[in-house]
Amino acid sequence: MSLLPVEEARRRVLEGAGPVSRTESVPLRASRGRVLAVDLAARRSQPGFDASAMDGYAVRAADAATGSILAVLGEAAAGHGWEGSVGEGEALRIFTGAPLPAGADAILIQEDTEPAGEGRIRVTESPAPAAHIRRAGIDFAEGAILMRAGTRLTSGAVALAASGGYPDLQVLARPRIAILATGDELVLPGDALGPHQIVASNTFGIAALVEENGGEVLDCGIAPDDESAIAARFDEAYEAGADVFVTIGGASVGDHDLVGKVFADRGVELDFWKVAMRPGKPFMAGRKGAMRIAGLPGNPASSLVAATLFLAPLVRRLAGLADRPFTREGVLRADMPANGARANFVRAVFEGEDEAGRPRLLPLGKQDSSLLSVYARADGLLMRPVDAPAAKAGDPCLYVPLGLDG
Ligand SMILES: Nc1nc2c(c(=O)[nH]1)N[C@H]1C(S)=C(S)[C@@H](COP(=O)(O)OP(=O)(O)OC[C@H]3O[C@@H](n4cnc5c(N)ncnc54)[C@H](O)[C@@H]3O)O[C@H]1N2
Ligand code: MOO
Repeated sequence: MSLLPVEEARRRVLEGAGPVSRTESVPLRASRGRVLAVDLAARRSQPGFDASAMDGYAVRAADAATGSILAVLGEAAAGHGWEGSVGEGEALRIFTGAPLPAGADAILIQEDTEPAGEGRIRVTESPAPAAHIRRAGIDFAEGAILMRAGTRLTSGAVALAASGGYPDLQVLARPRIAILATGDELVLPGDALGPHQIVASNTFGIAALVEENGGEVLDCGIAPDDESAIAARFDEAYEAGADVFVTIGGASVGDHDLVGKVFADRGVELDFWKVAMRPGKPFMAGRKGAMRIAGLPGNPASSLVAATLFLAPLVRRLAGLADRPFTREGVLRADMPANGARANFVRAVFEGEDEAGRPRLLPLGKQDSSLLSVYARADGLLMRPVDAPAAKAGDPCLYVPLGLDG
């Protein structure tokens, strides 16, 4: 089977992938970063009454010419209105957020007054008509659509929902991503290692990536290199309604690489296997019914690179999150040799920026796909396209960010 170009593989993985149809209610405090499932109509108006925007006096503007003397009737503070009415030559002491009393039509700020004795004030600067009044509903009126379905809940959006009177919000459910590690050699971190065993580290990196991109992990654990064991976990994930079934390892051509065989046996429609990239070549994608399949290679860097390029954007789509640009612009910090027939995703660190603010990418020394110590240090994957000619330090390049806020 020929190797699929990376861009084509991404396009095919994302084809037809949209937000999951399940929704759930979450308390407002747990809603940050979630995606609204419904249009949100305000349950109240904000403010619910005409209010003062400043500390000062509620007055009738017509009576408050510079030099006028006004009799102060009483006081209104936020949360404590004043029931009477402001008449000719009268003022009410008022504080920011208090309701405007009847009769008054402007706020005279206290800086524009001076005491005139016996509970009276003198106006030193007359207020403009309707000065410093926040009208009822100026932020939003009851019934107004505050946010549309599909809005990602930022801190501002959470505050707006609170102000609109919502203690809970209906949001899209997180897509369920089942993750199965395969291999006789694998044990969980902290467990006793037999001879020739290693830790199943990939599961944890892939799970973190899934969660970073809005997914929920169904941990299917570790299956030995045994077709029926892998098939049993596949069936469990399918029956549990996983949106994506992710396998780690067993994706290559060895006698013990059984994932492809299990998929075929289980009626998975394989879309493609093997991408023209390094690391991560033996990535496979397909689907069975509504469940998508992502078969990641076992080598740690291969697994994480393939998941970053294909699984993360798929999870974002299913979660209703906006696509991220695949690559960003940087500049080379070192000369690079010509590249061959597979796009090369070189683990690199940032070393300063050029005048345009683009990061300078310095390739890390060792690029073997088993090296997590190198992968974890990398700020980005410097992309060397198929058949790219040699390049010089200072030349522009493209990279895939690896940081948490990338
Ligand atoms: N004759 C060929 N051999 C290989 C080819 C090839 O084209 N022809 N491709 C190589 C490439 S490229 C990769 S990448 C690997 C991928 O192989 P698999 O996906 O089958 O992975 P495994 O063989 O199961 O494991 C490879 C390596 O990774 C370790 N591993 C597996 N799972 C985990 C895990 N969950 N956490 C940490 N490490 C894991 C495993 O122990 C192996 O060392 O195939 C090449 N071979
Ligand atoms: O493509 Mo493999 O993923 O080079 O190590």
